[in-house]
Amino acid sequence: MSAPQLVVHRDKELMAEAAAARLITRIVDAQAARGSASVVLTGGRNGNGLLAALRAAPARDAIDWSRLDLWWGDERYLPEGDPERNVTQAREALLDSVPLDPARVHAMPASDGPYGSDVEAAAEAYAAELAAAVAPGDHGGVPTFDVLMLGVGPDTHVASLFPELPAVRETERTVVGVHGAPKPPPTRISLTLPAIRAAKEVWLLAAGADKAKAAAIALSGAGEVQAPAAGARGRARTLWLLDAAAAAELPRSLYPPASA
Ligand SMILES: O=C1O[C@H](COP(=O)(O)O)[C@@H](O)[C@H](O)[C@H]1O
Repeated sequence: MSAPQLVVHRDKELMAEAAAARLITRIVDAQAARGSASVVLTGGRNGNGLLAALRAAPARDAIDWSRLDLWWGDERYLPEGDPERNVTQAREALLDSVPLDPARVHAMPASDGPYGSDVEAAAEAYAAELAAAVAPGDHGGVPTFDVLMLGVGPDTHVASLFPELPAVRETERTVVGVHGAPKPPPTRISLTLPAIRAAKEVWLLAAGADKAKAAAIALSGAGEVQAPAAGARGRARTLWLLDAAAAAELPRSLYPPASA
């Protein structure tokens, strides 16, 4: 697993634009090397900000959208089309504006789908969909994700792995149902830390003053059960993309503020 690297941008708009440019490059490079690319999307303000910036970037046309697999790190277990679902927000921010292959858009199940209120069955189904995409050389029961993005919550949660809840302790399964999440809605589906750690690159997005404590805690040696963001690492790269407000409480050894 790779050690975290930090990139701090002036503000959240610039962070979203720079991250979108970085993502375009990663996708184009992967498509040139292997013919396709695989990206895991995150929900939340920073993830959606990145997708909106990608939609506005003229260089988005460098991506062959038909050869891109999209997966999700987590989903709020709500009916299809609910405005709070991560996939609904992603469609609005970007996905409805680009020529994706619908068969390669791997949304997590909805609560009005075939699994009804059985979120465990829904999580198992998503794990099976991931397993079916595994190719020789992939790791841990999931396909090789070129980039897996995670918004960092103010409480250090990533995906729907919240501090101290059972999902963050999972060591075997790649996808789990989450019950009793402290952030609504309480019922969710999430990739687990082992699935996250199978990605080549893990990018943690943190912009805004409300993320400053979370970033400082996760980057100061906290344990992953208490601070799930601390456990999110990529095999080749772990990249924290922050704005100055989210970086404001980092230890000076990691990021000395300009005024210090
Ligand atoms: O509920 C969720 O929250 C996190 C963080 O969201 P933010 O708005 O505080 O940036 C997000 O990463 C996750 O995907 C989502 O389901």
